[in-house]
Amino acid sequence: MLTDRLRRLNRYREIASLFVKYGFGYVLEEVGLFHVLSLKDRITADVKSGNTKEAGYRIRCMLEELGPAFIKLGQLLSIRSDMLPEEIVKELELLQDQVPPVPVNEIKEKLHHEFGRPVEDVFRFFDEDYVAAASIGQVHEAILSTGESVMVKVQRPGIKQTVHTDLEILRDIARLIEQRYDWAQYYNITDMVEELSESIRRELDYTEEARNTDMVQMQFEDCESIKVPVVFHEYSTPQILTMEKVEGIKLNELNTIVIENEEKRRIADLLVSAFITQILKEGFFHGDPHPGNILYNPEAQQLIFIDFGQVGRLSASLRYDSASMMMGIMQKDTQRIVRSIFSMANVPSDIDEQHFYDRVDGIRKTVESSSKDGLSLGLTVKELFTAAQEHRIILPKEMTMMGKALITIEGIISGIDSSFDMIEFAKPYGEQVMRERYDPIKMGKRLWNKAEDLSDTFTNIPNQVDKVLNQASKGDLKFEISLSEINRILHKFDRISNQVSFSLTLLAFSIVVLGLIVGATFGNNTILTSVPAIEVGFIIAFGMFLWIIYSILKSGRF
Ligand SMILES: Nc1ncnc2c1ncn2[C@@H]1O[C@H](COP(=O)(O)OP(=O)(O)OP(=O)(O)O)[C@@H](O)[C@H]1O
Repeated sequence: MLTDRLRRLNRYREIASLFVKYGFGYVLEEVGLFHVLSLKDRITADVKSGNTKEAGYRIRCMLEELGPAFIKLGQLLSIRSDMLPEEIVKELELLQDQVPPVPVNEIKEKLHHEFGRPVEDVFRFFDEDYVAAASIGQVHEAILSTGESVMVKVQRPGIKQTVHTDLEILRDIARLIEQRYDWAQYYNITDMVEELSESIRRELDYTEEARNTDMVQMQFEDCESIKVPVVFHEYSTPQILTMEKVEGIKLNELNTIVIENEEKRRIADLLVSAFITQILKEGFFHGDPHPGNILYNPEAQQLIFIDFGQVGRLSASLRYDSASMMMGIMQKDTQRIVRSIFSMANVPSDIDEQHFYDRVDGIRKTVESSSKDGLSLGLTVKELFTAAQEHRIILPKEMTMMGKALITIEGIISGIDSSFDMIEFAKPYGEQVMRERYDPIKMGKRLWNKAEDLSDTFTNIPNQVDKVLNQASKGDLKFEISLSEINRILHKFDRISNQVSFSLTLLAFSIVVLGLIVGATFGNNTILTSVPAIEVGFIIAFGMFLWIIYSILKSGRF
């Protein structure tokens, strides 16, 4: 316990001094963490810099030096171009996770510990030279006793503990920042850190990566042109991942060999169809499709995907919304694009819908007129998500991951075959998802599920109302509404009173009151059993009626 606290305190100091070293000392000062610094660090503490490019560079250096948890955090944040300035995103994309290798004897010890027997007993051959040394794992080549060539990814010793401690500290810092800054509260950065921590924790569990690899393998089991390495589960643990060794040239090294144009087109074709299938058909896609994670085997004419540490999952409705948004872009239908964004995201109640529509329309037209060699789907999606962010629309992280994956794939394609038209290629897939949505059997299923949800909600209403009234009768009823929430509610009322007539508002209130009465009657409520329910309801409704009249007169809107 004590060692845990000390470890945390030390790590706090290290993190604080790196904040200062890279010019972010003022953040520590503002959140009240300045006291953990030494006097020297305090004096060297920098002031705010208005230069985002330079700040981006400093952030990158700082994250690299802070270690794996922070590097992963930066890499995950690099897909949030909807939230962060472009210059900072560009720097985060450059984050290197090439760290010094772990000595082979430590790797062997780890394998011994995980398998419960020496490496020599597990593998016929284990190459002491590493293939890759990344922030979380180190990859070595090996041969199984059964003769298969494999790649063994071994987690760095102690990495789990380090990342765990760092994530705890990150959570504390996020909480402090949220207490201090309104914007941080608004964007709910503690939740954001929580979400990112969850992704990092998942990457630390190789069982999850093994499962993801299996899933994608199943997606393409009938497709000979696409390959995903087989996982050897009996040689894998949560910290060791043993996979079939695949042979091929990484797509970022494709220019080192001579290939015909026809073959290039085939690669582009395969890559786009694999991705569009994953996103729109399966709703399960490679979350980090950079060209180092995709290989091409010219002999087998196969495209190979590796590294499924990060994957994106789209629910059926998100798949539909994505397809609808893409179709909106392709068919120049602004209304459709706006509708699909509203459907997939969390939209603030006080949004200026017309302003957002105009912004989307502007993006659509600008992208269209500037793209002589064909529209860029990924860039348009990115611009749209940035506009959404400007309007405080919160998108699910899967959507931003999808946007980033599209841009990466388009980037790779333009390097292989610049004449390839991704939009034309994607169209039939989008149309298919849209058609499926209106398939009578699927619609019936969705309606049935909705009806089940509704019936649950209705049967729960009397109990819930009973509970609330019981609490009210005991004086235990508490309302917790934050200031920003009150503002939002007031905005919403404002919008409603602008849009619907006074009588409709009154009707809405009456329905609520009626709901209370019905709930109280069904639930044998303790307060209302002694008083005729209808009379209580009437008194409440009359009180509300007077209040509404008073408010409207006061606002001068009559
Ligand atoms: N199945 C495989 N066959 C051939 N080479 C592989 C295979 N798996 C990994 N490699 C090699 O190892 C490198 C690193 O593997 P991978 O991308 O899975 O690790 P990483 O995700 O970068 O590590 P970390 O999880 O620490 O970020 C790859 O770029 C590739 O060169």
